[in-house]
Amino acid sequence: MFSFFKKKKEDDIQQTEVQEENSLEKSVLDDEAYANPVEIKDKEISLLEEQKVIKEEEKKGFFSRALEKTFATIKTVVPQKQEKISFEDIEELLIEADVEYEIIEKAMNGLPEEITRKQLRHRLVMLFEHAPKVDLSNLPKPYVRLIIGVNGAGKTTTIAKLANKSKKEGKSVILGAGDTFRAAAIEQLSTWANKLDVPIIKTKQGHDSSAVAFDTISAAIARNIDNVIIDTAGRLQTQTNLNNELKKIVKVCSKAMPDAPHQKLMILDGTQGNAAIAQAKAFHEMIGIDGIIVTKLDGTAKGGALFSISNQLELPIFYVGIGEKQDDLVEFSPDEFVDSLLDEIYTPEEK
Ligand SMILES: Nc1nc2c(ncn2[C@@H]2O[C@H](COP(=O)(O)OP(=O)(O)OP(=O)(O)O)[C@@H](O)[C@H]2O)c(=O)[nH]1
Repeated sequence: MFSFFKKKKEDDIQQTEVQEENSLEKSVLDDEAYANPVEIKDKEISLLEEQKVIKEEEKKGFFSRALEKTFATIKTVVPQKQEKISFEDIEELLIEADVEYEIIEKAMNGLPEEITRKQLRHRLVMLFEHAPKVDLSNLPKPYVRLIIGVNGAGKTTTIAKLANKSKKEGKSVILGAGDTFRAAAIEQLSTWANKLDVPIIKTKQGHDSSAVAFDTISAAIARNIDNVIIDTAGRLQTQTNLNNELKKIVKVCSKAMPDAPHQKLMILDGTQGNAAIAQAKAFHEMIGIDGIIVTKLDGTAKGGALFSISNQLELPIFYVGIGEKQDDLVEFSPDEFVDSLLDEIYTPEEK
């Protein structure tokens, strides 16, 4: 008897659930009669996916354009796209692209005589793996970047490109002309600031560069500015002077704002290939670098050096410079970089 009631109650509950489901279905159907939200949602998703694919293709296009010279060199080794490529050919083309031999050995250790795209892709992407991942969400305000590198590496141009990127993302930005060693460096950065219509803090040549850094951060805090980008000297009378100056700037930044500078970015001239690594190591030892931007990738056949740079320094490459204009800065992605390279030598089926 008791179990009968229990059964009846269960049946009732099931019945109610079915009714509720039906009414839910009905209300969805009713809504569809008006606007068909399911279809609209599907359309929105497919549009977003389409935009994502276009963006990825665009980026891949940028890499391909920037790496034209590197690819031309690679193609002298593998002129026809293939499904599998011999060990020797891969080794040779990586040498031609200026990948250091030690890195090539590391990447290719244990690979078979004939290598598929998938096998090589995995190994090449791995070369970037140990660079620490940087979380760019919830950035402090202002977000302070210190730009470091030798003269001529492309520091000033890259600062302008970063400022331009900030503006395009709707973020306010202020520049600090911290390379007070050379009058030309201050002038050049001011010219860019004018062109981009962004504020700049500067002083006279020979004045204290850490004071510029302090004033720039203080101005950003006072004006509620999102991003601070501070230039530094690439060369002083002696290496010791440079070392002391950079250390002082870092210390003074943290006095203006605790935890600043949030990023110490090393600018490396891509046309120098592997030679840039020694330079970066010297700066890394001085103040510790958080990431790298490789410039002038468009003008070099040494694009393969990106593998060695990231792997040897164990640092992430954030961006690459692919030209002299303010928009010629591309966010670096190991996957896209490796895919652009492999697209040149492998037939597409083997992805
Ligand atoms: N092709 C190409 N040229 C670049 C790129 N980045 C910078 N340059 C050029 O490289 C030269 C040096 O760049 P700067 O930005 O002046 O370099 P810097 O490190 O500030 O050097 P100094 O001004 O000497 O301190 C300039 O002629 C730039 O236009 C790039 O990504 N591609």
